[in-house]
Amino acid sequence: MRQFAKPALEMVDSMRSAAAGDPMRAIAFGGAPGSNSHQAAMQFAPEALPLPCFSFEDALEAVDSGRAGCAMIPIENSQHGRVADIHFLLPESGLNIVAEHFMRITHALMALGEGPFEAAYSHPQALGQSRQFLAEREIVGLSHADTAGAAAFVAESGNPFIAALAPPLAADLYGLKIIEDEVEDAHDNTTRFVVLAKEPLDAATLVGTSAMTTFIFEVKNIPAALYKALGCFATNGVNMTKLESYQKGASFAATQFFADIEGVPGNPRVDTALEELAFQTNQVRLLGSYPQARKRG
Ligand SMILES: O=C(O)C(=O)Cc1ccccc1
Repeated sequence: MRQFAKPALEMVDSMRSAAAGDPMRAIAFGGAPGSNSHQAAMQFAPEALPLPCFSFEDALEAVDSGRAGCAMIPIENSQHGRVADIHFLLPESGLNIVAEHFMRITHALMALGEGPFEAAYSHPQALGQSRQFLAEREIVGLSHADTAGAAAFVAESGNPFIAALAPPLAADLYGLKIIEDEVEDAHDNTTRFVVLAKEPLDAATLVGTSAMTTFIFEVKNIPAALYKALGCFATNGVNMTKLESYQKGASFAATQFFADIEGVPGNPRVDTALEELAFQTNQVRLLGSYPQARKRG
């Protein structure tokens, strides 16, 4: 099994055994203690029991298998865009989005030595969000499963010439020195997370409130397929706040889209738009309706 570096293991084990004692109170996240997802989970649900998992996939599996009541998963970043693979993992998990959470993200360069450093380890999102910083210092970015796990790995290595990019808290947790703080390239760097659970929220309870619905759809392989799909929302006055495309399989002809709209089923305009979308596309699948954590537009 993929495992965290030794300096993280004691904390991971004690969090895992606390979560095992009350799984429905547990919130799973991908990363070692101190990772951004851990901090987002604690901001969102301060009373919950954090359950560290090696990857996002493992965190989703923890919910599916009943080891956690929900999972906190990063989905997109203001600067670096989509979080890799999440848009496949979410639909495949069969879980439902029940909340969203926005968190300002800051990265620190941390190490055992003082530098210069030949490489910095981190999650690809953190490396992408600090691209200019690394380039200016000629530090090679090397990808790791998560930010805090990278800090634990650097601590375990004993190598003073490598560093990690991780939340400042990770330096305390794993005994590293902060070499430089706030190294992200944009100082409004923000990540949107979603919370996933086995049971969906009842959309009817969200009608008339500021709420979002997330869904995927697959367009027909015909001219103007996307135009017609989007027309369903345009003609019904439904605001789409996100749209991303994905290829499904190797034919490069079956395109899937991942979308967010303002509004929920039960709202007549949303119902009509989704009915029309089902007619215009090969497949529509709702991933959840949930309260809006931040006003759009
Ligand atoms: O590795 C982490 O800390 C994560 O939680 C993933 C991540 C990385 C960078 C920004 C937001 C989330």
